[in-house]
This record gives sequence, structure tokens and C-alpha cells, in this order.
Amino acid sequence: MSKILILFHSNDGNTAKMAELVAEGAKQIEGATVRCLTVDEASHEDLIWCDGIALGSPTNYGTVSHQMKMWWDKLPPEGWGQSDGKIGCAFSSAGAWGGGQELTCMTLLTILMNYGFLTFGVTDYVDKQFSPHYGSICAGEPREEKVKESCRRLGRRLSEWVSTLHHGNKHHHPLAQDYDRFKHLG
Ligand SMILES: Cc1cc2nc3c(=O)[nH]c(=O)nc-3n(C[C@H](O)[C@H](O)[C@H](O)COP(=O)(O)O)c2cc1C
Repeated sequence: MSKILILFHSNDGNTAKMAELVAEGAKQIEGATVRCLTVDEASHEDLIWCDGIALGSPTNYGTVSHQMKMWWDKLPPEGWGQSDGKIGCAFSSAGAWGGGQELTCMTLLTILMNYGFLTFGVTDYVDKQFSPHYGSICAGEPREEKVKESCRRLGRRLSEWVSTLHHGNKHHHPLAQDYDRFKHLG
């Protein structure tokens, strides 16, 4: 069983909607159990529980929200070093395209790296000139199908990696999938 945690903060619901789509994608791989929790709902036990995490925050001044940072800052120090080798990825909503979403994703990934998570990007093109290379990003709420699919693909990829690397299911490796990952390339 792949244990997937979607952990997010959202002031106005946009990142929350992304989180639901990431969860939807994660469930596309058989054997995935998903917990989709806000920073107010999640505890350190959820972090210990998971094999893989998708971390989502609104972009606030080009970086993570203080609520997201606080969640990590308040973790018990003895939990540090317990997540080495787990898989991690990131997503963020900002007010505008180019509003700093990828900077936020990189900061989220940096937090995960500090905890020993193996972080990944997604090479797929989910639409023409549209890819979640450094994590799924969105301006406002996810409305367009390509944005929604980018969130689903991130979650699916997380489940694919967890199933492959943690449970030895080679048929779940991204390169073994039969959907067209680069249909829109070019
Ligand atoms: C304190 C604060 C700082 C913000 N900083 C940025 C920013 O740097 N770039 C941007 O494009 N939008 C910025 N925004 C807008 C939010 O990122 C945007 O509304 C986002 O969709 C909110 O996501 P949420 O609904 O999950 O809270 C900021 C909003 C707030 C409240």
C-alpha cells in the first residue's frame, strides 16, 4: 500500500482546490491510500505515516505562507531524520502567472530536502507549452483543464514513484506507463 500525504495551506481555497486534484491523481495508481490534510489538520504522525508527500502553499511574497513554514518549524526535533528516502513534490497557487509559484515550489522542496525526502520534477507536457516541471503551478484557482491535469499528473507521478521505489512495483514506473506523456511537446 502506498501511503500518500497531501499537506497544504490555503487562505482563500485556491491551493485547496489544487490539493484535491493532486489527491485525485494520486489515487489513479492502485494501492494508493491518500490523506489530504491542511496544516491545521495534519500532525507529525501524518508525516511519519506517509511514504510520499505533495506539499502545497499559496505564494506569499514569492515564498511559502507563514502558516506552512510554521507547521514545519513546530515539528518535534526528534522527528527529524525519520523521513529519509521518502518521496516529495510541491505545488503552489499565486495571484498571477509569473507571480513566484516556482520559487515557492523550490522553497517547499528545500524544506523536504532538509528532511531527507527525495524530491522530483515532472518532465511531461500536459498541454501545449504547459508542464509541471518544478511542481504544479496555478494562477488563482485551477479552472483550465490543462492546469487541472497538471495537478492530477503531479499526484499520479508521486504515486508512481512511491509504488515503484518503496514497494518494488516496476510496472508503475513512469517510463512503463502507456499514457502519452509528451503528446503536446513542441
Ligand atoms: C500576503 C500575501 C502575499 C501574496 N504574494 C503574492 C505574490 O508574491 N505573487 C502573487 O502572484 N500573488 C501573491 N498573493 C496572492 C495569492 O498567492 C493568491 O491569491 C493565491 O491564489 C492564494 O491561494 P489560496 O487561495 O490557496 O490562499 C499574495 C497574497 C497574500 C495574502
